[in-house]
Amino acid sequence: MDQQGHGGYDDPSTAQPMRPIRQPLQYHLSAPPLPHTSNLHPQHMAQHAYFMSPSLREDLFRRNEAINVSASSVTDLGGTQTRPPQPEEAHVYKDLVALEPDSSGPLPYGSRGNPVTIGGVPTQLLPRHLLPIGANGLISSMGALSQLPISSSGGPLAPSSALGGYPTEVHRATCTLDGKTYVLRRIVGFNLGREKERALEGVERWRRLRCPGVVNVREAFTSWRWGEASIVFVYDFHPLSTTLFAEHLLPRPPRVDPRTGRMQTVDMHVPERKMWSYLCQLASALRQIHKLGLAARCLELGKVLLTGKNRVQINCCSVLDVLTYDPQNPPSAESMANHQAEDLYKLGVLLLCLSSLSSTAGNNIAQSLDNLGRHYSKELKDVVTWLLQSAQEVDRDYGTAKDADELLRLLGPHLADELEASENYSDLLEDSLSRELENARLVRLLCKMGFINERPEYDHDPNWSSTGERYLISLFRDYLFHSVEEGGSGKPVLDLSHLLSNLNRLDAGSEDRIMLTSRDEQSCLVVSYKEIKAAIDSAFSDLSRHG
Ligand SMILES: Nc1ncnc2c1ncn2[C@@H]1O[C@H](COP(=O)(O)OP(=O)(O)OP(=O)(O)O)[C@@H](O)[C@H]1O
Repeated sequence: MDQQGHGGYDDPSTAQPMRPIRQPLQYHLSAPPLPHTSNLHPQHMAQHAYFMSPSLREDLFRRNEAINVSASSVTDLGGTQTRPPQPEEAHVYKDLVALEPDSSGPLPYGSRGNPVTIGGVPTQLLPRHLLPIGANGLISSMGALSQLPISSSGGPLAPSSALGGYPTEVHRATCTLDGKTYVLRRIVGFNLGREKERALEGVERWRRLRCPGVVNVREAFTSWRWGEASIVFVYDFHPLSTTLFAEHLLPRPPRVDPRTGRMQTVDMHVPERKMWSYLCQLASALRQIHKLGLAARCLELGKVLLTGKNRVQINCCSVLDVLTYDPQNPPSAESMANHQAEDLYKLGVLLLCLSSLSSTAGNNIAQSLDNLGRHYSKELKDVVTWLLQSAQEVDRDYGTAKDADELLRLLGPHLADELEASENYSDLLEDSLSRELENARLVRLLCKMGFINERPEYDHDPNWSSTGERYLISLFRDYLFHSVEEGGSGKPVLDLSHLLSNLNRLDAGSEDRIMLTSRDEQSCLVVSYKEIKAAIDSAFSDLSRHG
């Protein structure tokens, strides 16, 4: 089997060819972790300077893998296939893969496309009562699970409170028009009807919103592909994302303390810095949404996605606008203002839920605020109180309006912290990107040399004979790849930094000179990188002319 696990085998009991079993990438092989920077051997130093950090590499690999993982791999990993067949395509989308857990089989995959993990433990290894089926809470027993209606993807249909109580299904799918991966959110059994078709115009307005704090809405369409009336909303797919609910409210199994070797419960407390960061990001997103005359309407822990390191985005925008559309009473400026005020209130409740690690914290505001005051600063408590107050109370207490602009003014210094953190992170990413940029250049150079060297048609070309002008290219190739240790041991030199620094000097056409020795050690040439570069360029352009 190859490294990516694309190999397959036959089951001896049935002699039936089995589907290839997909193995996770062996990240440690593709990106060996380097020693700590301060201990780096000079040879590793060059390596370190040319490649992005192993953790970032692994993160990006995993995300790509989550995009590419196929429906068959999902069932393979779970063991028995329990999901009823999905429609193969819907509208212009194909290869549908359910992103929600299956009620009866092992819970295979989350949106991450990898086995769902809670606190790093694959959900297959956790008791079922600890598994999420929705943002509203945990279903605590198999009995409760079996009472829920079953979706076409085989999972229980938990009505989503954030989406007006309508049951929804979430699928990952590939668009046949642009080949990109999207998320299809199907509102099960919802018949929009002809008289409400204008509701879909609202989705067009969301399409125009480009905001880093909102999961992009692509389109919405009605469909009978699932054998019943449905409406499907299409969003950008964020591989490896999870919801704030899953991240902070799902209990995590105890972990082994590496120092004592004892099992320890995991501290779920959300640090204050993180609370401010979420608050700043969501407040800026609301400001953008409200500026466009829209309202998020679904701001709950289960509908805020954590899409990257500390990066939050509001999910499921536009759904409620369509589902609650009333042709007799179309949305007005007044109804929108109410929804916008509600967004701010819901943001306050969301913070209360995070602070008390309970999805029902909004049921007893006074007690939850009290609790928040005990664990967080007065400043944070004041902002949350502001969010939970009515517009009249804010006017009375602060003499200001209660809207998203005013909220951003309140957040002032914390927005600056957020900006700083985001700039630091973007510097870090840019640095990693520039390292890999160098590598692309070196790969091109290696490809060029690969095209030139050892071509059979050059076998009798006098230019490549030991007296010819291109002979130095093959000597240089030997110098790069086939050097052996001095002293007659014959041990091959596998020094990546030797290769990288020589290729760089070659690419730059440096005047530095090196000595190239023939394999029989009977002749040697002292040449500059500039001369070798010129020889390679000329050989390559000769080759291109004949190509
Ligand atoms: N745009 C997206 N990109 C990637 N994953 C997504 C996206 N939208 C949803 N998901 C994932 O799909 C899964 C189900 O999403 P959903 O919004 O239904 O959450 P939920 O926890 O089931 O909430 P609820 O009970 O309110 O329906 C979650 O794991 C979520 O991370």
